[in-house]
Amino acid sequence: MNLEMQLTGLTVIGGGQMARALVGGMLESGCLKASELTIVHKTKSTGEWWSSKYSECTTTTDTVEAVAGAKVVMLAVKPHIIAEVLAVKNSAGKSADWSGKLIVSIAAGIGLDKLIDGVGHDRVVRVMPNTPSLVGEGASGFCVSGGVSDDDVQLIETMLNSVGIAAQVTEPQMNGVTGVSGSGPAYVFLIIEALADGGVAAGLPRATALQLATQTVLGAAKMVRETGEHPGFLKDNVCSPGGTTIAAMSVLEQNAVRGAMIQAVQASANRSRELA
Ligand SMILES: NC(=O)C1=CN([C@@H]2O[C@H](COP(=O)(O)OP(=O)(O)OC[C@H]3O[C@@H](n4cnc5c(N)ncnc54)[C@H](OP(=O)(O)O)[C@@H]3O)[C@@H](O)[C@H]2O)C=CC1
Ligand SMILES: O=C(O)[C@@H]1CCC=N1
Repeated sequence: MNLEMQLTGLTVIGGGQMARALVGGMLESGCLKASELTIVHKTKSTGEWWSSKYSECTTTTDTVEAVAGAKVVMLAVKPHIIAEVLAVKNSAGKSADWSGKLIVSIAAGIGLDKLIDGVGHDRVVRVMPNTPSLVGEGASGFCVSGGVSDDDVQLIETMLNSVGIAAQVTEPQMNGVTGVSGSGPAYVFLIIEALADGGVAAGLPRATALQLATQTVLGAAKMVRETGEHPGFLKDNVCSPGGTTIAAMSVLEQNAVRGAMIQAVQASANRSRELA
């Protein structure tokens, strides 16, 4: 990692699951040093989790001060908390000063317009990351508002590429990104769990079934990525005439697994629209 591309002065508001995956992955990749990171938490145990895992990071409950010291502020709270965070005041009644900061929100469904209203400027980016960022295999989409410079876009791409891949999209397309890759890891975890259950039903020990199921999903994904072949073509290669796989495919089609997946992506994208 080129140290010139290192991120300095990052404040993350919200230290939950997604922050742990995304920021944890950035720290692992070397894109961010823990000494450059401030985590704003609400609950004591969350602050303790960060300081015990990354001893050089700063943890605080003072959002106003943490924003003041930042170059980049990431909003990593639940969507319904965003308005409260943007309007935060400290005990002396002072509001957070968001001016001059690059604002990066990972909250599902919260539009650029709401973020711009809240921070009072348009140097604002929306990112939809996913939890495999923690292991360097994230897939993120992002969109930007008018005040975001080319350098800012480069910084965002450096951050996101350090934990996987990133695609710049239009704001309406963020709902589709949420449906496919933001929520997607949950669908795949469900498939791995179900594959393993099937293995147990067929008499395999649980640990063996889970190991085989996990490696099968990983291997199949890698084949699609590395061969560049259409997944339908790769599927056909597994299906021997009159064989075992085509018997299984018939059951999947009878149970409308393909349609269920399409509808699941649409449901997530629709929910993302609703959250706005
Ligand atoms: N989980 C996922 O796979 C993905 C999530 N997202 C988005 O990421 C965001 C966070 O989701 P996720 O990490 O799953 O949720 P979590 O509930 O795990 O984390 C949210 C965190 O927000 C913190 N928080 C709440 N209020 C405040 C406050 N006033 N100041 C500071 N921190 C506060 C909580 O802190 P504390 O623990 O200190 O109480 C909590 O840890 C959401 O907007 C979601 O849409 C996007 C893509 C994928
Ligand atoms: O379920 C959610 O709302 C968040 C956003 C995408 C993944 N998790």
